[in-house]
Amino acid sequence: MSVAPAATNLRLLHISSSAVVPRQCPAPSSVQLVGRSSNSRWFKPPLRAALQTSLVLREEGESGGGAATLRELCRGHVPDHVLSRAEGIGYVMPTDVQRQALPVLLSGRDCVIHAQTGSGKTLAYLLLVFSVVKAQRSAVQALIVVPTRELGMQVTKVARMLASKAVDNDLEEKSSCTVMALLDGGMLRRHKSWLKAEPPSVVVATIASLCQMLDKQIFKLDALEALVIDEVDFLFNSSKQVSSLKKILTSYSSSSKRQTVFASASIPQHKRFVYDCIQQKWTKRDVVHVHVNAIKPLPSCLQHKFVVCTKKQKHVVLLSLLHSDAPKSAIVFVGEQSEKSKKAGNGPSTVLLVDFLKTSYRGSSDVLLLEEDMNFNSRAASLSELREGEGYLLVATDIAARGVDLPETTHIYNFDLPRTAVDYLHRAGRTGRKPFSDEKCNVTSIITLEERFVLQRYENELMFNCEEVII
Ligand SMILES: Nc1ncnc2c1ncn2[C@@H]1O[C@H](COP(=O)(O)OP(=O)(O)OP(=O)(O)O)[C@@H](O)[C@H]1O
Repeated sequence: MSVAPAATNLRLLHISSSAVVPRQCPAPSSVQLVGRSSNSRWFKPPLRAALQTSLVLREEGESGGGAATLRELCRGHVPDHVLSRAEGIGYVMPTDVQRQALPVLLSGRDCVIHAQTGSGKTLAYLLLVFSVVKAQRSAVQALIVVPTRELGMQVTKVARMLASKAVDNDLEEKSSCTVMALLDGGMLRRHKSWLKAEPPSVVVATIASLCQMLDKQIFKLDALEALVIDEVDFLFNSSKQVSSLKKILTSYSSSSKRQTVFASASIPQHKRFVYDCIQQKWTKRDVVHVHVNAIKPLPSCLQHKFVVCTKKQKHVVLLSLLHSDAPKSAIVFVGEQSEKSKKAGNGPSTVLLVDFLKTSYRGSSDVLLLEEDMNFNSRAASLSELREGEGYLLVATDIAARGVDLPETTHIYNFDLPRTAVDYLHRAGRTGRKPFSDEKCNVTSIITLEERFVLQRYENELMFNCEEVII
């Protein structure tokens, strides 16, 4: 099957035994069939067989970009009022991942959406969700699973914005989809009565709260049309959540009766992951792995720097960087407090750093804190202050590193180096979140001499270069 020459350098690396590109949807304008993957010989027969039933759509290099608008991509699938709401928010042209993933998603295929941070994966799967749910059906038809309450609140807000209808009569009001946030720390009692009385069309949930409801059969997933697992690698990596996640994928609902979508900016050993999806029946056999910018896991607008100093000098070095950069909005990531420091009776390093900045930092931004140890209301208050305020200086642990969307953030500071390259990718990805902007954004790590080789390892793994800053 040959298709238009690639406007994008998109290469189809594995061909499915059933069809090269989902029949029900026009091939993405830039799909270029290159035949069976040359690297399938790397895999032992069972893995090779499994992979050959899946599709990998991969965009290598800058895309020429099709001219189709989001409305044109979604026509006939997504309700008109949802597309009008999206255009009203400013979502007119699709980002690369939306241009590549939507034809696959809207064809009904299971999909692994693998694309850079800040590239618009959320809108891609929400448009799929609104293409399958029917407001008139009184049942949960779409479930979006997220790792944190903060990300859940953010996804719910966008979903409700897209779902809301311009009400010109009562009938209209009743027919718009309802979206429920079932998140850790929420009032589950209130949710129970809501779920029983009039089940919402869409549920956005964290795993613990969701399983609490499913175990008690407060609601079921029999009518599920779409299951989305956002930040999928994080959830599979979490020892506390992975068994519940697998129950959701295989016992509370079946991949044969629903469309399954996984999304993340990082899917380590993604070929192995797709193989496991098929073998474990988390998805159907013809799952499509949409991998955008496979060669550049980090957004190209990011500029990476580092400063070498001793641990004792870190606070002063950060202050000096803040005064010289004068960031409008910045996030300072701090590592978790060590057990040794806790045993020594020291206060949390986050709180100590906030106190230091409040007394020493001369910038205009408020200094705010976001970390796991805070109660949910304080965490929500911090986030809403961030979104309303002019500029901000947020001190946070890695709870703010996954999915949280603060597009005005221009500077990221690693006060403590992240533990893994994946953590580096997600922390850095809290900036550079304006898909069509060329604005350069900064990621600066404050490291000791002994940590230089660790940062070098991250540079090699994520293919970026870090420039030393001499203070
Ligand atoms: N088509 C679009 N046009 C303009 N802006 C968009 C479009 N799609 C998404 N955005 C904006 O891009 C930003 C990033 O989107 P989103 O949070 O979905 O990224 P993501 O890929 O999920 O990132 P992460 O991997 O960090 O979760 C958001 O501020 C969103 O409003």
